[in-house]
Order: sequence, then structure tokens, then C-alpha cells
Amino acid sequence: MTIANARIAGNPRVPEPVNEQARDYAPGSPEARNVLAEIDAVTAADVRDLPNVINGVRRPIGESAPVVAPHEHGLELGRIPVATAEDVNAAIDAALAARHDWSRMDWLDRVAIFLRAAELVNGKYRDELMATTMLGQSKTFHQAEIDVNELVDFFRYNVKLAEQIYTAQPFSVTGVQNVMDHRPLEGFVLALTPFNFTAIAGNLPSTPALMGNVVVWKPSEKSALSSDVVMRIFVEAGVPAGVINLVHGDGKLVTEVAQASEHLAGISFTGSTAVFRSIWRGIANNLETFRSYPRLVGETGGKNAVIAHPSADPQALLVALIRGAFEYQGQKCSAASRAYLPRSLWQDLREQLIETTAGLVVGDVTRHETFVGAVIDLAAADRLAAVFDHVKQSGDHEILVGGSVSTEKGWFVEPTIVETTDPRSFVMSEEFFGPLLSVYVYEDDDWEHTLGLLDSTSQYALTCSIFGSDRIAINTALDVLRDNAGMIYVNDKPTGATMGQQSFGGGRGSGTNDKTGSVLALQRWVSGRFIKENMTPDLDWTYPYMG
Ligand SMILES: NC(=O)c1ccc[n+]([C@@H]2O[C@H](COP(=O)([O-])OP(=O)(O)OC[C@H]3O[C@@H](n4cnc5c(N)ncnc54)[C@H](O)[C@@H]3O)[C@@H](O)[C@H]2O)c1
Ligand SMILES: N[C@@H](CCC=O)C(=O)O
Repeated sequence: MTIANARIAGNPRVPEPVNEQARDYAPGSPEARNVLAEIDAVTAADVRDLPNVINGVRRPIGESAPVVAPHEHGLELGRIPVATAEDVNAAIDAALAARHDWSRMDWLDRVAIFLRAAELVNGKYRDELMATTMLGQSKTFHQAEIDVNELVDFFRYNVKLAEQIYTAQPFSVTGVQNVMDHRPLEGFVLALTPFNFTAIAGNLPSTPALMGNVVVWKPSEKSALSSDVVMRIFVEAGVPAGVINLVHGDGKLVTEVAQASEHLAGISFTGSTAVFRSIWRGIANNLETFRSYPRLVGETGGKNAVIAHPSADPQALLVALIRGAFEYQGQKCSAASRAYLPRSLWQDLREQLIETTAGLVVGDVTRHETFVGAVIDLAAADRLAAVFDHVKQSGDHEILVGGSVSTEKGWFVEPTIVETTDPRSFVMSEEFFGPLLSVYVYEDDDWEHTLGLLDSTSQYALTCSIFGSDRIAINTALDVLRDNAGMIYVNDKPTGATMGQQSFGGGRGSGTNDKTGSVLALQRWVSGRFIKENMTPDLDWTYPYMG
């Protein structure tokens, strides 16, 4: 006899999560030495095969594309297959075949698998995840550490949030039993993940899976090295064959094949706004195809502002601008990319910003002194170079520091600050996803007007920082910017949301604002079935006094 669901007698509580604490990777420390040794091992070894993993099988690569290190693009680290429609259909079939058992598995068993995954990330695979994230996505020790820790946090906190959903049950009166059956979606979920966070790459396929769904996961080809490690962790943690299937290749093709299936139940996307809109259009165009309305979750681009009131602390502002704009080369969706600064603070701040930015070390991420690594690929470097050229030719703009790009060895873009006198300039409205901060200086008594400018200048509404000590001014900003950002920071940089503390997401062009890190994000992957059981069914159809 097979016992697929040996439900234990009792309702255990899942562990209380705490945030994983960052190590500092001091030069020569054991943790730094271990990661550097792992980096040496990855670079010295043969080019890695980073295959599709369908129904638990790591498939032969076939036609393939190279994966290289952005800070040294001559260094080939791996090869990924280019998925065909046949591969994608095989992944969908594997997912659908796994659905029956996985969707009926006790949620506590699924929880155990992802708690195990957290420990594997934190233990056995930590150095490998650090090394592959640093090499493949060009993150410094510090930025890779934030990323790997966030993946641990995602697994642990999502389990706690799942518990909240499953244990939230309705009120029942005497004689009636009401139950909410938090079913997974009927079909499969497509997860499309961006290059910039290993944690997001792990979170998007695992969150629907934790809630009992089966998944086809297409990671960014630019994070393939670390995504392969994440996939191995899923398998080792006990995610059954077919529950999460990884396919590499052209996102458009993968999405089109998925959208041709009646079983597409949802898409979990993080990436650029334009791509998400194309996905939404694809869903609309195929509406009659689907058995259910697919759930669409999209966390997308940003043009995140820092606005300072004259009462702001200049040093805190300086730090937030530098870290917010230039950490990870400005390639966080939350990065500060435009600033509105008052004339009275500008004179001193201008010099400090120029000096500090000019002193940031750009280069090889395996070196401790590096603050800014390479941007992710040649297209990103070219995009920034084109912006710099445009700015240099425009009378309303001045490059205060930076403004050059070098692509010979790696894809390096100097951290750059542009001052503009045009508050509606393209540098104040468009996302460039690189180390570029645009500054508009306003007159001190124009606070409210400037808040209005900020709010109406870009299509995005992701993160925003307000600096100041004048409470009335801060409250005015919070009011005017009510719909401007899903994440508002007061006297803090606009990046670095922490799982379990700040749940992340944005509105307007920045996404569906489903708040990663909150119960709302998990709620999207269940479809309630309400069950009312009557212990005293009516035996008489008549109303009183009918005669
Ligand atoms: N709001 C957030 O939480 C958040 C987080 C991280 C990144 N981002 C955003 O992501 C972007 C950077 O990441 P990226 O360059 O990897 O984004 P991207 O949109 O280029 O790619 C994201 C994913 O979609 C796939 N894809 C590309 N074209 C596609 C298409 N036509 N149809 C379907 N899938 C397609 C990619 O292969 C990748 O897997 C930035 O705009 C950034 O702001 C947002
Ligand atoms: N959650 C991250 C950003 C994710 C997007 O790239 C932050 O808060 O900085």
C-alpha cells in the first residue's frame, strides 16, 4: 500500500523565521577565503553545462549559447541550451503530470521541503551560490551576500506566510462546519525571472510551488550560472520531479508556447515593464484558450526618486544617493535614479557627490575594494553609452562626474551624475538600469511644486525616498506622493527591502504591486474552495405560517 499523504495527527507550528545576518567578508577571513576558493574552482573548471531540467532530468544541451563573466567577458563560465517549442511543451507536460500528487500533498510536507532548501542555501551551497552570483551577475561580496541571504529569508518567511493562509479559517455557527480549502491553481504557473537577483530567481518558481502549484521556470540567460545551483538545491531539498521544470531560451518563445496551453493558470514575472505589457497583451489575445483566467503577477521597472527638503541631513542624503544609485551598478529595480535637491543644500552636496562618486572603485568584483562591478551585458553598456552621448549634446544637461564606458575587458560603466535644468528631461523619466543618477535642483520654497513634478514625471511607481526633518514637509510629501510609490522610505535609501520587514512592490508602470514578502504575494497562487457542511439539514421546505 502506498501512503502518499500520511497526515500527521496534530497541527504543528512552523519555525519563527529571523533574518539571516550578513557576514562582512573581511579580507583573509574564513568566509572570504572560502568564497574566493570557490570562485577559483568555478573559473578553473571546464565550462559548465547548464541544462534544461525537465521532469527531474538534466537534459543534454544540444544547440547552446555561452554564459560569460560580465567583468571579464572573455571568461566563458557555462553554456545554456536554446529551448525549442518541443522542450517547453515537455516541461508543461511534466508539470501537469506532477500536479495531481503535489497539489494534494499536505502543506506541511511542502513546507518541510522549502525549509530544507533554506538550510541548503545557507550551508552546503552558500559558497557556490556566492561565487556563481559574483561571477555570473557581477556582484561584489557585499551585494552577493545580501542576495544569498534574501533567498534564505524568502524560503523561511514564505513558509510562515503559507501557514497564515492555511490556518486562516472561517467562522462556523453551531450545526455548521465552514472550511476554506486553499487549493492551488488548476494548471501550471510560468515563472519568468530577471538577471539581477539570485533570490528573485529562486523565489518566483518556489512560491507558487510552496502553495501546491506546478511550475515551468524560465530564468534569465544572464543569471544561468546561479540559477543552475538554485535548481540543484530544489532537487536536493526534495522538490519532486516535474514540480519545478527549468527551461532556458528565448523568453518570448517560452511565453508564447505557454500561452497556447489551456492549462496556463498564472504567470509570475519580474523584469522590465515593456516585456510585462507584452505578456499581458498575449494573455488578452488568447483569453478564449484558457480554462481559467490566468493570474498575472508582474513586478517591473522603476525610476526611483530621492527628494530632499532643505531640512534634510546632508550627510545622510549623500550616503543614500551614493548607495542607492551605485550599489550593484544601479541594476536594482529600486535604485535611486533621479534626485530633487534644494538649492541651499546643493552647493556643498554637489562637491561631495562628485568627489565621492569619482572615488568609487569600478572593476573586478572578486577584489575587496571594488564598489561598482560590470553591468550585465554589452547591450546594457551600449544603452548607457547612448544616454551619455545624448546628454553631452543637449544644452540642458551637464555630466558632473563619470560619463564613460569601457567594454574591452568587461562591461564597465562609470558611476555618473548628470545635472539637468529640465525637470521633464528624459533622464528624469526613463529607466536606464545602470549607474546613472540625474539631479534636478529646485528653489527652497518650491517644495510642494517639486513634489508634484516628481509625481508626474515618470510612468513608474516603485520606490521613493524623502529626506528631511521638518515633519510638516514630510507629511506633505507623503500625501502628494500617495500613489507615486509602492515603497516609500523616509530618511533612508530607496533600496534594500528586507523580507519579513518591508514587503516589496510597486504600482502604475512598476507592476501589480502584489507585495513580495507579504501574505498577498502567496494569496495569488491559491484559489479558494469554500466548503459548508450542514450537520442539521432542513427537512421541511415550507416557511413558517404558510398554513
Ligand atoms: N519590481 C521588481 O521587483 C523588480 C525586481 C527586479 C528587476 N526588475 C526589473 O527588471 C528589469 C531588469 O531585468 P531583466 O533585464 O532581466 O528584464 P527583462 O524584462 O529583459 O527579462 C526578464 C525575464 O523575461 C524574459 N523575457 C525577455 N523578453 C521576453 C518576452 N518578450 N516575453 C517573455 N519573456 C521575456 C527574460 O528572458 C527574463 O527571463 C528592470 O526593468 C528592473 O526594474 C523589477
Ligand atoms: N528588493 C530589492 C530590489 C529588487 C529589484 O531589483 C530592494 O529592495 O532593493
